[in-house]
Amino acid sequence: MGACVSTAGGVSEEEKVRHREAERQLREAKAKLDNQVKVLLLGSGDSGKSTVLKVGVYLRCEQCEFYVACSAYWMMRLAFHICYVLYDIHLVLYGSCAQMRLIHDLHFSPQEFEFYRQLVFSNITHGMKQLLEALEDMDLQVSEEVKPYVDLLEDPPDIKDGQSFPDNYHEPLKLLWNDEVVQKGWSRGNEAALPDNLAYFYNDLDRLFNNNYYPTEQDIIRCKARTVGITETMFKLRSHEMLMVDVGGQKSERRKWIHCFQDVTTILFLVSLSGYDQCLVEDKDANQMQDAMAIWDSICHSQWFRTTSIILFLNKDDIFKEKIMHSDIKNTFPDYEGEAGNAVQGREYFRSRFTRLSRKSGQNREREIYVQRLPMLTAHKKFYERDRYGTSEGSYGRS
Ligand SMILES: Nc1nc2c(ncn2[C@@H]2O[C@H](COP(=O)(O)OP(=O)(O)OP(=O)(O)O)[C@@H](O)[C@H]2O)c(=O)[nH]1
Ligand SMILES: [Mg+2]
Repeated sequence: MGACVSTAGGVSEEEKVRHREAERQLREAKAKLDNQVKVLLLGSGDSGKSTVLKVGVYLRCEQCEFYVACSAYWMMRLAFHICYVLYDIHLVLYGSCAQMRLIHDLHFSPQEFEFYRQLVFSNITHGMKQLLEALEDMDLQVSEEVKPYVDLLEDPPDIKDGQSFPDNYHEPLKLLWNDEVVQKGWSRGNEAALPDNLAYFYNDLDRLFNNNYYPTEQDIIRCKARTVGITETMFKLRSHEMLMVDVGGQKSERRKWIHCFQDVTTILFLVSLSGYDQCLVEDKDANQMQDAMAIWDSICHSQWFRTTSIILFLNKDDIFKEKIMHSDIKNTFPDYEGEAGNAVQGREYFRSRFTRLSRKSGQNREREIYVQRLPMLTAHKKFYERDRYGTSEGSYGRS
């Protein structure tokens, strides 16, 4: 049993595997000694990874509906504690990036504000273009009165530094948005993965077209720029360095992920709760939630992350709560047995689907599942304290 068969040329496969494992353990031990922390943000496209990095998250306690805002820096510290104090634990967090009430100033530079101002214009014009294209797939046609404006969106201009939004776009965009057929298409946005931020920006179009428009922090949070490649952000915690790594989540980006799998302390895995009835931007035939589950499954059981702690963050809770009032989870997840329109039962259903995947049978070791008592985050002392989470199927335990 377990005899190593050396090949004529030297080292056997089994020895190589053992050697790689020993190397990995050494690396991990070294990283722990050095107190280096590397947090990797993973998840499907549009799940909110870059938004976490930009502003942090707004977390909700399941028990008391208490909300707490948590900056990216605090997410990082939380990840740090989970790795070193609660090593190897999955933690499920609920909340929203966009609901984040900013308790701290975000400290964006004037250049960053200018960058986001230009991005807002790009988001509203390209978002409308996407919406109009989606109408064609839905066999809908814009009303005759607004048809002449459609061409404006063929090739919308980029805004230059200091330049106001072009006036000739203001009324046409407003009329297009308010068009009955466009609104009908928007209400079926889940079929085309339309950007979540469109209603937010279009409901406030006059403010954006004001010549003195300066993006608010909420505008910045709502902006969308798809991540291409890998971005690294370094935080300093006293003398320690903490690295947060953000990747692009769309399918074409995923082959790059492996380049940042080494020496990961904690994975922060983002799932868009509102994606349960939505397709992917890059694949109209795929369901966002199913896609997230498939990635989650492979990450949880990947050899790279056998000893990595993982936080599951069920994001976009604000959109989820609104959406389930008119879109039953059962339509896309037929085994859902909760009430239609019940957000607590809906969240619990998805939480249990993800936790079940993470402890698939046949694994050497099961991971424990905990739900964070969020108010402890604010109470600083022992903020890593946690609840043992039990379900009707029984509690999870280490094996
Ligand atoms: N309403 C709402 N919008 C959110 C929330 N989190 C993120 N968003 C929005 O969702 C959009 C996508 O967010 P990103 O952070 O760019 O998503 P991502 O996961 O980085 O996407 P990729 O870079 O393509 O992988 C942005 O417009 C965000 O403002 C949330 O909790 N609620
Ligand atoms: Mg991103």
